[in-house]
Amino acid sequence: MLRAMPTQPPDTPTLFALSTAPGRAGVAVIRVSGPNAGAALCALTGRAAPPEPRRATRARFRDPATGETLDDGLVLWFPGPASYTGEDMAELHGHGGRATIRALLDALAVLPGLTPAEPGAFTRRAFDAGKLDLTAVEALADLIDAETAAQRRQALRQKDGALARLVEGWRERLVRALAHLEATIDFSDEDLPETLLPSLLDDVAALEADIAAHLAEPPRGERLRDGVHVAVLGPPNAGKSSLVNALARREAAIVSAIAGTTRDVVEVHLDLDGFPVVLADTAGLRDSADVIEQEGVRRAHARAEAADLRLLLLDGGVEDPLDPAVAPLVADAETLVVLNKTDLRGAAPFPILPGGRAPLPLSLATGAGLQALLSMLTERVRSQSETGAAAPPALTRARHRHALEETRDALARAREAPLPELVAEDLRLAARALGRLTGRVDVEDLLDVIFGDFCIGK
Ligand SMILES: Nc1nc2c(c(=O)[nH]1)N(C=O)[C@@H](CNc1ccc(C(=O)N[C@@H](CCC(=O)O)C(=O)O)cc1)CN2
Ligand SMILES: Nc1nc2c(ncn2[C@@H]2O[C@H](COP(=O)(O)OP(=O)(O)OP(=O)(O)O)[C@@H](O)[C@H]2O)c(=O)[nH]1
Ligand SMILES: [Mg+2]
Repeated sequence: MLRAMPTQPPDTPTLFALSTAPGRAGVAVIRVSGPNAGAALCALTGRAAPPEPRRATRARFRDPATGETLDDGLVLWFPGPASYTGEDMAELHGHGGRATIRALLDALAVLPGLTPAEPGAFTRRAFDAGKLDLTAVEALADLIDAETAAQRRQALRQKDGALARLVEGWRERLVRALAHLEATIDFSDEDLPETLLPSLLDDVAALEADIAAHLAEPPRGERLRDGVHVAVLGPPNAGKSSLVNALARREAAIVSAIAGTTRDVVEVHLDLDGFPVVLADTAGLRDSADVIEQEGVRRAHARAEAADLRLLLLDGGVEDPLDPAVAPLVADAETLVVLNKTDLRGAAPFPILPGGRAPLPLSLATGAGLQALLSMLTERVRSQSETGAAAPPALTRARHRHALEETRDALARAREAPLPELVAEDLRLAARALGRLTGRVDVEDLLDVIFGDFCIGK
């Protein structure tokens, strides 16, 4: 449910900006939004009135001051409120050359009431007009930033309101409970059913459980938005940098036969079957007298700690690859353990991992095992970030998580509160926290609706 469009003050500036990427391109789109958008369209095209709404119309753009032809293009007219921003909007589609874009923007800048738009200003107006809620605004930003197919799907789903509908559904349950409770408080002389408060607290408990269950899901949406962080760890010289380069298909990190080559964390970004990954190459884990290497090892441990997935690369070129420095990683059943340099191993047996597991064999020298490792890594990354199309929409930002945690905590307090008035206060806090998620903070509208059919005093 969206808010009614507020009436704008008469001196609201009309915004304009290049909406396509700056620089050379086939076509450039300039958007104009606000009360003078129609007048600006007419001034630049020499038309007496804007063309038919939402139909591309051929136009010759002229400098209104000199009459000089600036470009030959198309115009589109979106009269408010049925436009992206809810205001009158015009689009000028010109040729995407720097000089053309500059000429059109300069011509717009001198028109009365027109102001260059700040980043996000059109979407801000769309939000203020109630066209988009905050989760849709965030999704739009994610859609523009999406680099992989799975990111694009998640952003589009959120833009289309999947998360907003989930949150609104919770909020309506909450406001309904609150409305009933307020009725018991305000009309306590009237004969409301005795059972109202307990049944209401049951509803609150059910809502709290639903929100807690959603919070308990792994943070797949955030991982898909930010990329699954994979740390490549292991003893020096195991071939960690060689592996990172092989996966990145470029020489991102220095490789050498000298143990202790990598000191800093080197990050590369991968797209594994549509799922974004941030792969970190790290310093080989060992005790070292070299202070720079010590710092590298400290950073490697910090990465290991922060990563969503740890890949331990063992050196198959040494007799006992299970170095004590990597024992904690080996002990963790979640670590993906890989034995590299199998080409050097000859008949030496593979190390056995705890639980009888075997490491994945790999030779970066011959390429043997690289495909199998890539498939396994892709599956691990997918299982960490994929939400099925049928699953409830994922939370995609820490902000969503914090708002839901605040809601859950307020609901838990409400259930323990000793007086109906205090229960109501906690429910109001919970509703406000949920409202902040979508940007709807006022509850009065819904209270009115619900009170309207409550049949009190009859
Ligand atoms: N040229 C162009 N391409 C574009 C956009 C744009 O603004 N201009 N978009 C910009 O993001 C996206 C399309 N999104 C849009 C969303 C809403 C409306 C719009 O006019 N909405 C009216 C309803 C119009 C109707 O369907 O009758 C409304 O919401 O009231 C237009 C574009 C992607 N491509
Ligand atoms: N024979 C053989 N040599 C390999 C293989 N993989 C990597 N190497 C070599 O092993 C040496 C070390 O490789 P790096 O990738 O630099 O190893 P690293 O684990 O990053 O080492 P540090 O950064 O020092 O911790 C290089 O000379 C590589 O060419 C392999 O599968 N077989
Ligand atoms: Mg290295």
